[in-house]
Amino acid sequence: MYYVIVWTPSSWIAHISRILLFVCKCCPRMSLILSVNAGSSSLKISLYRRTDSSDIPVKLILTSSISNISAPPATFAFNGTSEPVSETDITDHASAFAYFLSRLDGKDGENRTEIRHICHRVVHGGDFTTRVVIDDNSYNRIQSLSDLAPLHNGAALSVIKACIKNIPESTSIAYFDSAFHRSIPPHISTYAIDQAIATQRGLKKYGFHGLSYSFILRAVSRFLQKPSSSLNLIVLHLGSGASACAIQAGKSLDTSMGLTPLSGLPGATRSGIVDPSLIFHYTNKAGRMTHDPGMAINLHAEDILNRKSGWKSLTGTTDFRVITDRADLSSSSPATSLNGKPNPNRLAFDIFVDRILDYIGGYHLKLAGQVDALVFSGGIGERSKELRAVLGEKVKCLGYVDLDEEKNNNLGDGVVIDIGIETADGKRMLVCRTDEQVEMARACALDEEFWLGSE
Ligand SMILES: Nc1ncnc2c1ncn2[C@@H]1O[C@H](COP(=O)(O)OP(=O)(O)O)[C@@H](O)[C@H]1O
Ligand SMILES: CC(=O)OP(=O)(O)O
Ligand SMILES: [Mg+2]
Repeated sequence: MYYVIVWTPSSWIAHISRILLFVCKCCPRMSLILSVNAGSSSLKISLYRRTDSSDIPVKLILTSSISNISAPPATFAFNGTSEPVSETDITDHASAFAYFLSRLDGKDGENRTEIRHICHRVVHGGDFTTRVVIDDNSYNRIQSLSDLAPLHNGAALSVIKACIKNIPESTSIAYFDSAFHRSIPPHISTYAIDQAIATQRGLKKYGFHGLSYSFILRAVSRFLQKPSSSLNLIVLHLGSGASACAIQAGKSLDTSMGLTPLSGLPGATRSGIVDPSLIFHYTNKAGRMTHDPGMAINLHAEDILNRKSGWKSLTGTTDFRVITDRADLSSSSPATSLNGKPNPNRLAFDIFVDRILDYIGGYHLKLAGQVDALVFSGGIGERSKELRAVLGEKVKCLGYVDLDEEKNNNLGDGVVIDIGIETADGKRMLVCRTDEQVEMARACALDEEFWLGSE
């Protein structure tokens, strides 16, 4: 019996490229790390080269961000320069990533085959307490958590899928937002419900934005020259999704998001915390599931509170800068009017202030007043001098320093910026330009397991 091996040009090419990829994997030159951050309305991507320094383990090569994915048209930026995109080019996170890849290939010298590891921000990790390499098992576990992070996990998985298909020589690794909060003690993470059901179904507070909090903790520790293990902070991550975190001795003590990223503060399209009974009064079809495309998707409770609420429902825009510009903050009356009608932008702004104060006040007590700094971060926290000014005034009664108007208005460069007027004993007010991508890349670069054989 004879076997005839036919070397068609395409199988030959495939074979050679497989050998090349193997050589690449063992090659020290293949040291690029791609970090992908699938937020609810954005996709932020950064490319790094691993360095030999444990202090600065990665060097940024390029960065890209796609915003307004959930409120088209999206905006695409590559290395800080915005480029117009048509509404049909980017419709979701997968098409946003495809758009990025097409631009990456056009860039001189950097080729996707040099990417060794791809770090993916996955918001809900359930019981995962540390990063995990993507394989069938971990992919399925992340997928099974998608209902608990409806704006996030599915989007992240669509990008993971695209990476496996389009950058097959690299390893995809999931880094979880929820992992930072594993230190939250049971009396804070437990809901007062039947514990048999809670345990069986994993119904507890998980908390999110953990990659951001972890970055901020290290950055503030360096800035204040205090070990992170001795730092107590109240951190506000205010973006499309917004949350607060109480950090005690360098660990998450409490955070405002819960079982899902819906709880806590309102966001671009999210209601934040409401009376749990509200939904049954809002619609009598609250229990309908969305999975069947033929069903009334708009009426599903998750959909109403996650996608049809928040700033969008109150003001018609998800852009907090626009809301601030229209809020008429110079008027002292909260019920200030716009064309004779109550100003919905001012209402949205005041709601945000009110809910944030709930958490600052609560966390101040939980930390027994021992707070090193209040930290603003996220797209809104880093850019809204107006929100910082209002909050700064309100928290003065808790012993925070006065806000320095000039510093607050012009942050200048730097990762951490002190916006308070320094006093001997006042609690500090800081802004931190958070970076979830570098947080993942750094962890990946320092993880020896991922670089065996490359020294
Ligand atoms: N100057 C500004 N003032 C207030 N809000 C701003 C400003 N610039 C950007 N933002 C808001 O930041 C939010 C996006 O934050 P970001 O953290 O980047 O979002 P994501 O959650 O998608 O990662 C948007 O609501 C945007 O309107
Ligand atoms: C957890 C969360 O809400 O993330 P984002 O703000 O990126 O949507
Ligand atoms: Mg974000």
